[in-house]
Amino acid sequence: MTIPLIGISKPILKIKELISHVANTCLNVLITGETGVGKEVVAQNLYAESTRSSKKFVKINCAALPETLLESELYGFEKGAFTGAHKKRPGKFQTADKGVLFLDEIGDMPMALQSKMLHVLQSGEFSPLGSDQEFKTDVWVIAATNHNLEQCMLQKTFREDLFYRLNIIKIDIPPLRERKKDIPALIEYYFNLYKSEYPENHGSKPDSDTLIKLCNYPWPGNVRQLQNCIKKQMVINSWEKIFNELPKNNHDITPHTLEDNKFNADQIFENNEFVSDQSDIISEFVGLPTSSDKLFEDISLKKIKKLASDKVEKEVIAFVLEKVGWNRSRAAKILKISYKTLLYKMNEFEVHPPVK
Ligand SMILES: Nc1ncnc2c1ncn2[C@@H]1O[C@H](COP(=O)(O)OP(=O)(O)OP(=O)(O)O)[C@@H](O)[C@H]1O
Repeated sequence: MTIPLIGISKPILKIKELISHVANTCLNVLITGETGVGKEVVAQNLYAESTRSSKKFVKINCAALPETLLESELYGFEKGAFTGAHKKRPGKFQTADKGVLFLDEIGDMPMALQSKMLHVLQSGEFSPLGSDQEFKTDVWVIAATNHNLEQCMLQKTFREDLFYRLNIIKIDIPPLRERKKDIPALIEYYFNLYKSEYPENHGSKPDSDTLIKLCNYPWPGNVRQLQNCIKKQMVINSWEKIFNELPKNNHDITPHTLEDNKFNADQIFENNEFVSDQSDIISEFVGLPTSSDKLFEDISLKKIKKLASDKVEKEVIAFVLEKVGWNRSRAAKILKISYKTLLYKMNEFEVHPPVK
């Protein structure tokens, strides 16, 4: 089953659009992004939308196998090609014929295999190990990596010619912390998915405060990490525990990146849909409910007027008091209220002079 590409952030919407344009061209695609961002999901979606979807999607992880094994997996081998080759076996290029070959972790492919790969991509021909025969193959190659291949080329660990062959269409998936808008949608999707898969588990969805916390967490393991948290929540049903157990120090995340993307409760998460562009005022005074029923329960104009005017009063009183060196009589005069009222309000709003 192909997992749909969940998300409503601009980068994900752009990627969805790109998928629909590229799917039937079968131009080589290079998908980049940190681990767990969804590179394989994008590859699967490209395949599912293409005319090749009735053929095979064959995946090979170029980082997981030693060089000789990777070579035999890719191209296959003849009987007796090496010790232990008791009978011939087709390789991934043959199995994926007319379909898709997904080369995961291409940045980890050994140099010696990169030249052979380039030859196959240019000619569409390959020979299994131990064979003189050339086979023709017609595969759509989609490659993925979490390495910076430009950097690898400078360090001479990745061939430039192969890079340009693979990088005809480039899809870069930003880390989850740079597209926080996708987090509530992903939570909703995986929550429903796991609920139908494990009906005996009863974890609850995050409330508004937890949702904001989850949105502001940097997710170094990206969607995979978020997904694991949701699975765990389905079993232990304690967002607090889950949140406390999340690793808090991630050296890759600069304060700058976090600040730029801080989720300030400006989206309402509801049945996998958002009402976005909500102002900070609404977020502050109405809150971030998890369902539309709750939203309407919580709105009382009278209550909101009181909350808003209290907030403004508190700020103005504190500002004036600070300006007059906490001289209450002067502040009361400036604010045109009695001394007694000022004391009452200072007490109510907990406005106190700084402790010396
Ligand atoms: N946009 C998305 N919508 C739905 N599921 C997603 C999305 N992105 C990632 N996932 C899920 O997160 C998990 C990790 O995704 P995937 O394996 O595609 O990441 P990756 O970038 O290929 O990771 P790696 O580099 O470690 O191989 C998968 O279970 C996948 O289903």
